[in-house]
Amino acid sequence: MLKLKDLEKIFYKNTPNENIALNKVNLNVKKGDFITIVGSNGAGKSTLLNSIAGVFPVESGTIILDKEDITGKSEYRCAQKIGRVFQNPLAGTSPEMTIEENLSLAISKSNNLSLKWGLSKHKRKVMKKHLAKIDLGLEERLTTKVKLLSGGQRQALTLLMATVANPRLLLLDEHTAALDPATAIKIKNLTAELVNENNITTLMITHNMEDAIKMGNRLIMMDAGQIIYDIKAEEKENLSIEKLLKMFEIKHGGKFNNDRMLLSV
Ligand SMILES: Nc1ncnc2c1ncn2[C@@H]1O[C@H](COP(=O)(O)OP(=O)(O)OP(=O)(O)O)[C@@H](O)[C@H]1O
Repeated sequence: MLKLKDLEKIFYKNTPNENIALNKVNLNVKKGDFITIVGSNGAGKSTLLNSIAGVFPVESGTIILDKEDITGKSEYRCAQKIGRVFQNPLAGTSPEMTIEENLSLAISKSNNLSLKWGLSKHKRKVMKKHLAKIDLGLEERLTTKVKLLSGGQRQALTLLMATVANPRLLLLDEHTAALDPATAIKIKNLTAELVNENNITTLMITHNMEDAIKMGNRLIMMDAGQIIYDIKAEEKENLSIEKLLKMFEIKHGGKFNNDRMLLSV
């Protein structure tokens, strides 16, 4: 359902600071795949997700989503098909808008409806049902401004907004990294629930090796702008952090250099 062919992203091209962030990346993602992405610092993980989401144009290669060539499409156009959650809990919601306005916007985005739809009685009921799923009592606070929520509550709402829109693809970029440990666990569980329930094809960058192994059905490891391992199903189930680090050393010829990942082991 998602096909990346020879994807290349170069920052500062033709300057002394030229930096090949994606070096002819190829990836075939099947519908319903939940892929965790790990890699050393500067390996190109965020660049990969940003390229797919249309944040910036790529130098060459193609991005096909559900048979549609989305290479070079704007971030705005891509956002109609792709849900995203970032590390910063403040990034995915509008602080001055209420919970119901934020959620309503997300739902209308997927259905091409106007914002008004969300304000009818029936629609409020639908939104309450969605909010009840995240189990934070937000269904009773529909008219609360989002800026009054905690980081964890906001991230849960962002995740719900990204999945309720029925995206063809969900991109998660270290979306629990800025939360306290207990809240991070809640959001991870919620992620697994929402993704499984809706069978959403998902790419998730994480700095937590244990999560990368436990979550999803496939794991890719990146290094120097390339995918150096693509580990599926059974092989993934038998992985350990030690094994994964060893595998990295074999391909890379040196120790894994992602401090945050190693600290969170
Ligand atoms: N917007 C940008 N402008 C210029 N250079 C960039 C930009 N985004 C990323 N880079 C560079 O591209 C390379 C890959 O960065 P990227 O953020 O994709 O790595 P990453 O694997 O996500 O790393 P980390 O785990 O440290 O977040 C790095 O050398 C980075 O400095």
